[in-house]
Amino acid sequence: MAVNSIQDDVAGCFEYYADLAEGLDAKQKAPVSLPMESFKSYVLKEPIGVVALITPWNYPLLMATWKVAPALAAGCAAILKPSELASVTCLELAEVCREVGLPPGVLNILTGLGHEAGAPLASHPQVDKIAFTGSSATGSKIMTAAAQLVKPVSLELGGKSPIVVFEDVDLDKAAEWTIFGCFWTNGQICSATSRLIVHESIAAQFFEKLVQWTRNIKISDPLEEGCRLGPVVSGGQYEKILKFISTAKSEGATILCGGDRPEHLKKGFFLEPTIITDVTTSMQIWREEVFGPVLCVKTFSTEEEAIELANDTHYGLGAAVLSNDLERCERLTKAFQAGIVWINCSQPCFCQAPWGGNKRSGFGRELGEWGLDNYLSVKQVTQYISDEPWGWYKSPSKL
Ligand SMILES: NC(=O)c1ccc[n+]([C@@H]2O[C@H](COP(=O)([O-])OP(=O)(O)OC[C@H]3O[C@@H](n4cnc5c(N)ncnc54)[C@H](O)[C@@H]3O)[C@@H](O)[C@H]2O)c1
Ligand SMILES: NCCCC=O
Repeated sequence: MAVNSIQDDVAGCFEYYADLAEGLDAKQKAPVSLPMESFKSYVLKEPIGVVALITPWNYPLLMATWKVAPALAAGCAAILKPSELASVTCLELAEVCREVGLPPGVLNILTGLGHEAGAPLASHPQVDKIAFTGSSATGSKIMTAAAQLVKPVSLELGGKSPIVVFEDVDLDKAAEWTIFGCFWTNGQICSATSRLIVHESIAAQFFEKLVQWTRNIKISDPLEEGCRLGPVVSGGQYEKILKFISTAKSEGATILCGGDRPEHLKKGFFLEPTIITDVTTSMQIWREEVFGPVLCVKTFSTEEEAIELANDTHYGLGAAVLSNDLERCERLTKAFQAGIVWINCSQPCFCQAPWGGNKRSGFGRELGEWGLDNYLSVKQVTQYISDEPWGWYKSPSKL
């Protein structure tokens, strides 16, 4: 499927950073212009040292690659701590690195539970930097641990991203992007656009389209041809998502479609993609990250109201706007409090473009040149180039 090549391009990401690493030497000694002729100055970018890379269970290989490729390209030694729920692909990655001749000790994989393996790694005095991807709650703990040794951190955390749909869209195209933005890989994406904010004048028709598109999603064993939605990752996650849905119902929301186990799948952690309406901004379903196939919906009447609803979250990872009015899209792009904005789409991402969030979605950027900077420290070098003595202690001083 074409989508895999824009999303899961592990090899492409390694190639991209290998190319950037080649250019790194040329970029060394980047001159700094100074206001005094007797000095010249330049900047050296150097590997930050030993880096701890702590990653989540979703997209386990891709999330590891987003850190391992730039860290190695920058010249760091890395310790990768994958999620205890999804370690095997990362062990395979290490095997591939060994096969292609990476020297022993440059990439190390540390498997184990968060509190047993991740926490000691984060607070280890010989770790010079922590690059973390995971939940905001764990991110906060990592930051606390790093603060004890004044260690730099970059944090890629959760989200509750909005998708704003205006009245001038093609309803089918918009419906497809809306359900893809939330249900793709079961909503187990940090940037899932899981809050739909739709113009009230098209809401009724748009809901019909969404339900039609959603009912056409093939839910099955992922190895089955045509599967577009598989099981969620674990029993714990399955129960957590069902609890979100039941809480939404008890708080007065309406389940427009889904909300349960698909009838044809009696076993496994399968859930119907779910759309929830009659949502208020104080409800849990509006405020908290589900990390499952659950879309919640609100309507708006003015652009200002749409922006206010979009930014009504502690998170700030992604945001999407669907409209044929590109000036309006630009206004929303500027107004969104988010690190990633999609216009007339949701979710595509490329390893050349920066990735990361604001607010409680974290800080720092992965991917692109920004991803390399995560693993480099900047050294200023200033040289005295005049033949004259410095002359500070001579009177009158030249300064
Ligand atoms: N912003 C992004 O790019 C991005 C990408 C993918 C996932 N995520 C987020 O990740 C979350 C889902 O992943 P998860 O459930 O694996 O997250 P999590 O926070 O539970 O775990 C992430 C990693 O941290 C480790 N860990 C747990 N406690 C720790 C501690 N005290 N010290 C050190 N390490 C510890 C875990 O073992 C795991 O390896 C969601 O919130 C999702 O939005 C964000
Ligand atoms: N497209 C990959 C997004 C990873 C976040 O969960």
